[in-house]
Amino acid sequence: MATSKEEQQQEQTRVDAVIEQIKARSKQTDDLLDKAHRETDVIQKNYGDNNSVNTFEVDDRIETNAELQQQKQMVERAVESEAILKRQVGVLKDLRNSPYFGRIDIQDPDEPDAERLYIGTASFVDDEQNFLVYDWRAPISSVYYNGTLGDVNYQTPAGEQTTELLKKRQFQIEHGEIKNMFDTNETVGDEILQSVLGEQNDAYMQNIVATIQKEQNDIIRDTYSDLLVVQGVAGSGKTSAILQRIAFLLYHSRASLEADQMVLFSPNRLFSHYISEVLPSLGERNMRQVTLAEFLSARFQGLTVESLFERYESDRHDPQTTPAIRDFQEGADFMQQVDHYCHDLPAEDLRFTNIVFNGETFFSRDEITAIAMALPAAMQPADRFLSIKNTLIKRLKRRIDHEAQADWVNDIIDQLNDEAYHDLLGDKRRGDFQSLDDEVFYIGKQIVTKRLRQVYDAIYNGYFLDTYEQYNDFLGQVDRPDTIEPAAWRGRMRAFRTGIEYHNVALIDCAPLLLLRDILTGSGENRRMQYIFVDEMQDYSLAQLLYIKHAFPLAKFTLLGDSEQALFKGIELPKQLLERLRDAFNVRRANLITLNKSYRSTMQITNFAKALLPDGDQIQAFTREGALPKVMMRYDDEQALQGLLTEVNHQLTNTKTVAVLTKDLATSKHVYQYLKHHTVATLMADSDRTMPQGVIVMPIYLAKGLEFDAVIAYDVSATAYPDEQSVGLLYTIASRAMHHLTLLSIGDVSPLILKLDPTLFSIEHQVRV
Ligand SMILES: Nc1ncnc2c1ncn2[C@@H]1O[C@H](COP(=O)(O)OP(=O)(O)OP(=O)(O)O)[C@@H](O)[C@H]1O
Repeated sequence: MATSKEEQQQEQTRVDAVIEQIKARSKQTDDLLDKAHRETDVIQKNYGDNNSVNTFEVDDRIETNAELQQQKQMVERAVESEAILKRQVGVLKDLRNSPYFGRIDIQDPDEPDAERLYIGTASFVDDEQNFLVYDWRAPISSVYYNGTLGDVNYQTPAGEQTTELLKKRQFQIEHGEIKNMFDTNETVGDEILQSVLGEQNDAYMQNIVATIQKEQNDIIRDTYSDLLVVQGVAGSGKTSAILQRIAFLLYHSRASLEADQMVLFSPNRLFSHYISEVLPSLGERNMRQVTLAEFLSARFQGLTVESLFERYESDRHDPQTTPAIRDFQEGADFMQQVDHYCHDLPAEDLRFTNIVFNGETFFSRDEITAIAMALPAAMQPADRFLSIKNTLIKRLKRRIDHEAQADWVNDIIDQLNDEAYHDLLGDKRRGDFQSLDDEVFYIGKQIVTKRLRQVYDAIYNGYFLDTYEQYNDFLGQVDRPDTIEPAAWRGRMRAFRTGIEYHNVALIDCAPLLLLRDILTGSGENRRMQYIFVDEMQDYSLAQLLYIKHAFPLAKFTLLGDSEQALFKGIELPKQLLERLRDAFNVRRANLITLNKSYRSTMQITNFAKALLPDGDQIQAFTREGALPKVMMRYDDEQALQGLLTEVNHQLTNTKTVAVLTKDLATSKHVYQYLKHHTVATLMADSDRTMPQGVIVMPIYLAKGLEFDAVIAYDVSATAYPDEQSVGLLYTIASRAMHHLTLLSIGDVSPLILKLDPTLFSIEHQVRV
């Protein structure tokens, strides 16, 4: 509902007054920051000077160490306080531009007067401790997002509260001026949302704090569930909601939660960059981000891990596994079998390997097996492994003691100069020893220990267990479903072994192999992480999700995805998925939230995209008008490329970025080869972290989670998208477009488009001569 001029004037007067106070606070904070910066400089300089003191004299060195530790902590504290002030300066700068976006008038049951509260990206309290602006994450602010006028409830740390919501007002304030202002009964009225969405562009994702919708708010403020699953259609704000959720959780658990105790699994590196500004714009630090490929590679040092994209590309020409094998190996049962195998494995079946030093066996496999077999059979695998390690380290120490008196060691000691001798003494002083013999023995041990470091590391890192051999043994005895032919399984096992010989591991083996290694060696768990978020979860196998759960045993999980955008496998209903996950994750508090409204694209684009889906009816388009998607028909490759260039140039007159999306890398390369001779274009690669403006070409899997002003789908012919199998691909491409969508077909258009209601798109035919 529009508001009167007079009301607008009154609100503007308040905006001006608040901004004045913010400006005064900004000035004070700037001064504090300057001061803090000077202090950090001094401390850092001091630290630098001390750090380079001559540490030759042993006694000096010990003292210097303690002093340096203290100074290092001082530097860290100074840097941290400066960082906090810097963040405050940033927050105040944003508030100066737009101090708030909402107002609620509430009447508490036991208060005589109604209260008027303003809500913004951060709190602002005046010198008399009056809240001029409430943080959007404060308990009372949830009324703004959730409630319609009348009695409303909201959660506080002290329990549920009730109040009466009398008025809800939205503002769009820019550069201190109220641009728009509405009273509304809805969550956030369409007027403001339309204006925000119409202006969006694709360089960086924006925060949505001013226009969060009710269902999105449920995701953001859920502090109850151990497993929160969000099934949301393309463009429904899943990613936006996770980022807001992270900001909310950081606020909610400020005392016990740090940004680096949350990990977001993102679909690709471009995406990581694209969303990198959202949390800083809310005054928060970014969480950790990792792609699945990065996560797995870090755990398989020395092996090349197949990426999802590589598998997708190779599957198109030469599938490495049958669907039955894939279903089996990627499921929960397979992971459970790994678990049982590890827990039931008798010591004599552990696949140990010799620890070799200088080409000779230092500890033999038989010796290690004998150690394992002497342990109680009922021991947990991780305890058993630790015991073996400890025994080996004890034996290593004994050998060091023995070796310390060998002639070769004495020869080295005789030739040591003073400096080297002092270095070997380390923290000890000469007077610490009872006799010179003791001192020489000590030095000898130091020399041998250094020499045998490799052996120690091998024991410490558990290299004496050949986990690949062990996994191969597991594969050999696993209980397989009848759908898998014995010959196919033998082929699979052979492929695993050959891969390892060449230092490669297939994606399908990663999760079970890591689980096996972790259980048998008691490693791999990170108990510090409190929250894990997985975006585009439809691209993860259940086995992978279970491994992630195993790796972060104390974390709460938020999994977000869209089963319709499954590029790499079939579609599954959200309810079924939740049940499967709940069982597999073994959690009590699981929650499913479904988002059906799509905000990214114009109504015309969303209507086109949803019609591609067999069950797209549930998707609601947001009413933002634009042109109909255009299908361009061309009849040979050359004409198609020329048509593409014309369209690219046409789109560039409207927008800054045009994305040419293809189904695979080969087509992207082909298109790029042509375009680069006629315009400035960039071919995006898996390793890219940033995206230039202009024309960008990429296969759809690299565009996951991203959005573009204009999208041109290159070659939507019947050859490229022949049947229902390709629906996910085509839908994902179409739903990347915010404002303009063009689909170019070489020859007959895909039956998936042909069957659509012709009013959903326009058609441009090539004139045939
Ligand atoms: N409440 C909102 N207010 C303003 N903009 C919104 C809102 N919700 C979503 N959007 C916008 O809609 C677009 C799509 O959001 P987002 O990328 O979070 O969706 P998604 O569900 O993760 O999409 P996909 O699955 O297709 O990758 C973004 O531009 C986002 O800023």
